[in-house]
Amino acid sequence: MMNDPSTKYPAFPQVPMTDRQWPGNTLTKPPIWCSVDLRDGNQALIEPMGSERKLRMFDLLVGIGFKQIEIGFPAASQTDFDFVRQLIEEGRVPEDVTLQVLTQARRPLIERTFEALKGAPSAILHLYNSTSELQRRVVFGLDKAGVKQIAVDGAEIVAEYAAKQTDTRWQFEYSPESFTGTELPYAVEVCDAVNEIWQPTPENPTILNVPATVEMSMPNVHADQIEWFLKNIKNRESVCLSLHPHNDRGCAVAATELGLLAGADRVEGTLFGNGERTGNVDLVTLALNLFTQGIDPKLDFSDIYEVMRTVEHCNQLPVHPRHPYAGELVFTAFSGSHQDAIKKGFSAMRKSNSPVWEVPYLPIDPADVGRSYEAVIRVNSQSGKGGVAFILERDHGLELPRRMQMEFSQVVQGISEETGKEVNATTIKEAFDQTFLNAQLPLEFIRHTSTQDDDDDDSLRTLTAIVMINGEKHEIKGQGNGPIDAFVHALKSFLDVDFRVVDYHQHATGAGADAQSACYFEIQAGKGATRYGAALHSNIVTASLKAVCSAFNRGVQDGLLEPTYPA
Ligand SMILES: CC(=O)SCCNC(=O)CCNC(=O)[C@H](O)C(C)(C)COP(=O)(O)OP(=O)(O)OC[C@H]1O[C@@H](n2cnc3c(N)ncnc32)[C@H](O)[C@@H]1OP(=O)(O)O
Ligand SMILES: CC(C)C(=O)C(=O)O
Ligand SMILES: [Mg+2]
Repeated sequence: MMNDPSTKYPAFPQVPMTDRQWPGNTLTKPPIWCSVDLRDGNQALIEPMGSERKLRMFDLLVGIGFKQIEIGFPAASQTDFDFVRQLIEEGRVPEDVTLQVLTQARRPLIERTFEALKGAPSAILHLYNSTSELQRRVVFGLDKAGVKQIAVDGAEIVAEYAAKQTDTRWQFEYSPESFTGTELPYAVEVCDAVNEIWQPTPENPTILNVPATVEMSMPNVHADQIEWFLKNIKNRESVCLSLHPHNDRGCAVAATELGLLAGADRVEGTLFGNGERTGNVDLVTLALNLFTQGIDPKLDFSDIYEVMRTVEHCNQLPVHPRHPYAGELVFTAFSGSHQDAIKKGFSAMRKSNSPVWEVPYLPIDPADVGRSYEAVIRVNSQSGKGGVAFILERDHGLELPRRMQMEFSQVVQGISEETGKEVNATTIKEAFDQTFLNAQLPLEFIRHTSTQDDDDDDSLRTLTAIVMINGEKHEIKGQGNGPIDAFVHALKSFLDVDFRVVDYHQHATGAGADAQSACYFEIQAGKGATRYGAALHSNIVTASLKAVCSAFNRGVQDGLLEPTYPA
């Protein structure tokens, strides 16, 4: 039994607003993206990245299309410092990409940070200090004025060093760290004070980054905080409002989306949400959420596996198999009704001319993220006819009639229950062959020797066929209104057994010299149960007669038909 939380965890207060606009807004364009994988993500790793992994991550981020990349905290360690130098000195930063670095608001650290950036054509200098009531009290032991002074001093030092390093195009960023625990009027006051020093312009705005250093409330409250902040900050037109959500409550993506509705311009986050504790907001999910709402996110995740593999290598952390859009299992349906619906969805998409993606249970076309359809349907004991039929059709071009799908799915279900495992495509085809194509006892079709119009009746034909019955060759003869009907009559009279054909389907498989006819017959024993049979052959009549034999044998094997064999 858990303790009563009501005293220990007071509810987060609402933002006093009555005229909030964000609920009525819509997202129409992507934000400015900034990856902080190499800083916030890196500082949270069990084993932070060395130079090789940092370079791989950097190249990946550039390849995806990030134009702003926070590459480290150069004053914190020689590794971080050297990495900044390496990128600059080796000319590894594309012209349209801006490096961003983080520093505390302390002179020696700021000085070292500027030193690291020497020679960079452009850079974002990111200054932070914590402003929340808790951190003021517990960490800094300072009042509001004291903490604001840290920010102001830091901003002045930054401006001072930037003025000396004029060959770099600077943009400044300030974060009131722990913004979500900061009184909103005070957060605005500190940010205004920083901007008093930096004097931003609409052409070169200050990035005000308001982090959910710890996610403390529901996403709607976060959105209120953003809207309130933007309504009250001075010179809004000279501010680029940036979000930096963490995921402590598991709502970082939602908080970011609502924050964007509330007017934010920019988002800092990481690939797959690596970062302190439960991570930073996941930029992959955010970008692909936009994509699936028809908005080009301007980030390229068309090869999501490659992105995932590289990130797993760099972070030495796995991406969860159910991670949105990317995980190993997200384009896989195990359960029967899902498989059935997906199969029907694909089929409807093929027939339709509409470009609109409409496949049940698949919010994105796997191909858009470089995933194939292969993993879409997998079959286990929870699967139904849809999944089995999908695999037979996709991999072998076999379009089973609906009732036959039901019949055969029982066979596959049996295999799955017996083995307790997933049944793969090869096993499904083997089971199909075993059940239908190889069902050759007691009756095996060899060939039909002749069909001829009956002289007495225009509509009747006579067919002679050679069959093996329990391993012995026999010639049988029958009459009917076509070769199949004649063959059925021949069997019925030769083996003294009662059955009739109740369903018949045929289609072509393969093309050219490999083309075959696939035939499916359902026969009914007397007035009783039915069984399907199937056969493949280059000749459509042969395929049909073999399929009749297949259904007949299954009826005999299951005790539905009791033939009288020739002595
Ligand atoms: C939410 C975030 O992700 S913030 C970024 C966090 N990232 C990191 O910390 C990784 C890199 N940092 C480091 O390696 C170290 O903190 C260093 C090298 C930068 C500095 O190390 P230290 O000098 O030992 O300082 P440390 O970070 O422990 O803080 C010491 C002092 O700085 C103060 N301080 C902390 N943050 C800031 C800040 N942003 N601005 C100004 N002062 C600060 C603290 O209050 C403390 O003051 P005190 O000594 O008077 O009590
Ligand atoms: C340094 C700041 C932006 C940060 O990482 C945070 O508050 O989470
Ligand atoms: Mg952070």
